[in-house]
Amino acid sequence: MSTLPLPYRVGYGEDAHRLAPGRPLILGGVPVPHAEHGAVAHSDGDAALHALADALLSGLALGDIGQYFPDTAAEWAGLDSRVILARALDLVRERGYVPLNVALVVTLDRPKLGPLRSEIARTLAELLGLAPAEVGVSFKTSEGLAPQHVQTRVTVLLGRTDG
Ligand SMILES: Nc1ccn([C@@H]2O[C@H](COP(=O)(O)O)[C@@H](O)[C@H]2O)c(=O)n1
Ligand SMILES: C[C@@]1(CO)OP(=O)(O)OP(=O)(O)OC[C@H]1O
Repeated sequence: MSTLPLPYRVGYGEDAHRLAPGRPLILGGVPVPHAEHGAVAHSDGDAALHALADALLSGLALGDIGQYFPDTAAEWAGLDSRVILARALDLVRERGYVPLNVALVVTLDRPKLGPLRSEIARTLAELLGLAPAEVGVSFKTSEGLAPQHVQTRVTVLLGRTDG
């Protein structure tokens, strides 16, 4: 078994939230306008940022966001999920890695997110220090199987900064 650090590491994360009326719907740091429902969550419920932060952590076997931001802690109620992503990114950078590219899939029946694709990719790229071309953003419906549900799945490739 090699003792050298791997030049590349793959991370994967996913997150799901129930949707209910009267809640904001925020995905990838972008508020979705005119959504008739939003995420029920302890934080702001951004399933895209939660999955992305978990993907970063998993690539280096650093656990998951619930360990750093327990949903039982009153201090994290209503938390802006960009804070969660920034913490995960710091932990990855401290270990000598940076994200190189990201692929993200949001499953949501309504509303249509296509018009927000560029804004979400641009926002995620900014938060990660990447070019928008390194951030793939896909949308899927559940074909009516989970209309009150938002789910995001993310893969990330990490590379060593000294590699
Ligand atoms: N909330 C969503 C979900 C899907 N889209 C786009 O619709 C197309 C078809 O999706 P299927 O799940 O039926 O394959 C696809 O091009 C998605 O990008 C969307 O914009 N918003
Ligand atoms: C973000 C945290 C903490 O506020 O809570 P939620 O917003 O409920 O989100 P979830 O993706 O279920 O898990 C991580 C939690 O620890």
